[in-house]
Amino acid sequence: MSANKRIVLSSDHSAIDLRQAVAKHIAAKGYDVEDIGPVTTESTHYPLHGRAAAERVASGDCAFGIIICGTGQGIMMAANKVPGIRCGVCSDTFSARMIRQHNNANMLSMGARVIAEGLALDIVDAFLDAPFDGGRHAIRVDMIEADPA
Ligand SMILES: O=C(CO)[C@H](O)[C@H](O)COP(=O)(O)O
Repeated sequence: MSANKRIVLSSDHSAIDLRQAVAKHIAAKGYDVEDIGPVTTESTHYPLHGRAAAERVASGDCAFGIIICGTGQGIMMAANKVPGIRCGVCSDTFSARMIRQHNNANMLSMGARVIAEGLALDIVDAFLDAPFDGGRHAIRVDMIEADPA
């Protein structure tokens, strides 16, 4: 974990409860939580929330971002449009660990309509606790970052 322990959270309307559970969980682990909402279950548009969180990470103000929509897919797609963001959707702890160790992911996406809260919190732990392995993986991550598309 870097010295920056600030983590941005966002979601769409489908994931308010899970996002709040994640906020409580990571605050208890000692992270500085920046929860940028939304706060109500009124229908909203996940691209707005994925981009907003991604911009907080891309700016360097937040070390990591955790974003949640119904499937985790749409909000992940929106986040990955922001240069410098590497976000993966995870529904298992192995993948959550590997997107840190091999892909140096700086954002985690989850689906509130896909996984239950207990698993989601384990996935968050796996993501936040795993360091980037570097080495051959750094070459590949650099290739992703060098690709202008
Ligand atoms: O999973 C999502 C995007 O990938 C959204 O949460 C989902 O599409 C929202 O659907 P609805 O407006 O029917 O609640």
